[in-house]
Amino acid sequence: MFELRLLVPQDRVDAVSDALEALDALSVSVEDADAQTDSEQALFGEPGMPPPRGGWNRSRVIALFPTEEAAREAGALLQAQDFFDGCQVAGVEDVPEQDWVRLTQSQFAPVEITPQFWIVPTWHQPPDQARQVIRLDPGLAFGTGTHPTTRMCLRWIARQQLAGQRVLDYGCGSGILAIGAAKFGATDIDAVDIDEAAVQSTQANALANDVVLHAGLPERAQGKYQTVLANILASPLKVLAPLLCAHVAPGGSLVLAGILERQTEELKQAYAPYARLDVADTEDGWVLMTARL
Ligand SMILES: C[S@@+](CC[C@H](N)C(=O)[O-])C[C@H]1O[C@@H](n2cnc3c(N)ncnc32)[C@H](O)[C@@H]1O
Repeated sequence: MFELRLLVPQDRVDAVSDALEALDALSVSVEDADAQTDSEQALFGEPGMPPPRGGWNRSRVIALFPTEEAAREAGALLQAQDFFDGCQVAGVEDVPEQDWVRLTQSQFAPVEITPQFWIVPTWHQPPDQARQVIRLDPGLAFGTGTHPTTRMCLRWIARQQLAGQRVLDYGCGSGILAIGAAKFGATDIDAVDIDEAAVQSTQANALANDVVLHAGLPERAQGKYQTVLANILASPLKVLAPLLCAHVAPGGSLVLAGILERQTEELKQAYAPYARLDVADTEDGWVLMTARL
């Protein structure tokens, strides 16, 4: 396989991608050409605010072709088109043959949350000491158990008595926290996300784990819950403060993650009108903050 790599300004990405597909590219992918540099710009805004940008300033468009000749020919044909003005062919590269399935699988080993509680991909056997297991394969939605924010939430869940509780997982991603809550006894669980792919992923993962929960878009969250979990990021968590706190039943718990250590004070202040947040756990520069309402 050979990759044709192009640099394309924002307003040409659709035209160039369509042309590559018409030229029989096996796949076309688009990345931020300025990622990890000072010019990187966010595409998504805060909830309720307009998005800051419709696309990246410069995209790296990568098209896969079965032969080097086909990749070079596609590059030459594109350069002759009017819409290619301002675009650039960055090169053609050989893509070595790989067993992608095996490679991906080798990167995801079982993750220990506590000595008895593990996240285990379906291609692994659970370790002997595991008493609670979430079976989860990496997919489109965030939450495989490898990120410190997810792990801290799961460790918190493993320390609770959730039997019979109504639980809300706000920003559910793969559904890993909602499934964890079910494994530790919660019986009425809503898992919501703004991303439809996350909702679908949560439903599929719940089924695979034999867990009953209700997944949906954020409007599905209704009423009060004994436990509200939200592993998002500091900025959306600040905007969501009144909404999340309003969902916590009197005496219930609010559990927030996605917060860097240096953001602890600003989160405390944002939640001060509704709840008193404390740091309950830390890992790799991230903190878990909890409050009892
Ligand atoms: C860091 S992931 C967490 C996934 C999972 N709960 C975990 O702990 O691993 C954050 C998730 O929150 C979702 N999200 C971001 N902003 C949101 C909002 N305002 N309302 C609901 N979900 C949101 C994202 O789509 C993403 O799936």
